[in-house]
Amino acid sequence: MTAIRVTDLTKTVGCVTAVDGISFTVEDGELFGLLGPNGAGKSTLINMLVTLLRPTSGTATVNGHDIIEETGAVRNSLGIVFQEPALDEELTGEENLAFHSRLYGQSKTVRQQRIDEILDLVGLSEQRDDPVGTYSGGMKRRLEIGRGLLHEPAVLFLDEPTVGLDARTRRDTWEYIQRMNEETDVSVVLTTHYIEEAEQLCDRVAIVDEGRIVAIDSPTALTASLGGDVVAIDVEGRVAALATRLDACPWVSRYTTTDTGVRVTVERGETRIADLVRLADDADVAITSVDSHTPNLETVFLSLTGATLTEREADTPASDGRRPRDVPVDPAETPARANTGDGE
Ligand SMILES: Nc1ncnc2c1ncn2[C@@H]1O[C@H](COP(=O)(O)OP(=O)(O)OP(=O)(O)O)[C@@H](O)[C@H]1O
Repeated sequence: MTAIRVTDLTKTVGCVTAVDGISFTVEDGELFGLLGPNGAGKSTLINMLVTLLRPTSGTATVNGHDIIEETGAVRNSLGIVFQEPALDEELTGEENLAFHSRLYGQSKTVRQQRIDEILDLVGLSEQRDDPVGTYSGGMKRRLEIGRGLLHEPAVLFLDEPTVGLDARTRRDTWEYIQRMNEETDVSVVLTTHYIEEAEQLCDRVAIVDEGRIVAIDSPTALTASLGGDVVAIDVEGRVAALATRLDACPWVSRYTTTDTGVRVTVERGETRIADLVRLADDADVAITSVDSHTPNLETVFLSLTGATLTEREADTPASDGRRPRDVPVDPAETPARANTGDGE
């Protein structure tokens, strides 16, 4: 079954089109990623899917329920972990979960059983009686992810699940997310601006830029679509002379010129370096450096948008100049958060 179906969803805020006619589906049990720079529209999209924001136009269903007509059923079908932590630091891990369980009206027996299962799943059984204030950043994130699963939702939304965590804790958290996805069959939709997170975790990735999906596929298929490795060659002037030679090469998938040289896409780049050096020699062009690398999702993003994720983040302030996270959402459009899994 299809866990999420999004059709032409659009959200305009003032004169900014934060989400611009987005369509995609997420299948049951899939780990689906929305990858894009800050300000791409990922949070706005998720906020519409969890019924916190009303779309300007378009439709979507979560677990078969319409996000506009059946908000209650949608909220009961999902769990959500927001970017900003929302745990009570004075309560213990178990008490935080128990509080959330009561919000969902779970019976005492179910509550105890689910809390035990969840603490085991996120590796916090031994720390269940410790105040959350004593937990590390990674433990808090895991507890939040567990809390989002407490009521056994069909879909779990994770908005930038590892932002603010150090590299090692980030990797640990990926393992827990993967394990949780495998062991519970829950469909997961996560937003991220970390390339490696999308590559390591997601079955499929939608690359989002300026409110639109520019590509959608498995990480492997997305990188394969570029047609091979990228060999970057810097030269002393005469870039055009080298480009002329590349034009005549049947084994070059494509190339682009830069101020200092060329970026050549070829299959199995390492094996073609000698050929490329020979080509430059023949054209009497002096090489200053050669670098071959296998493309990743950053390369895909670059080839689709003409900028890296980091460059995009540097030039996407809010309409009034503030970063997206600082922009308050109109409270009139923000219904109560009960039953969305954000708990307290
Ligand atoms: N309430 C609002 N008022 C004005 N502009 C908004 C509002 N909400 C979102 N935007 C704009 O819509 C665009 C998308 O923002 P959004 O927060 O969805 O991006 P994002 O990809 O989730 O980034 P982040 O991870 O930083 O939240 C941004 O350019 C932002 O300026």
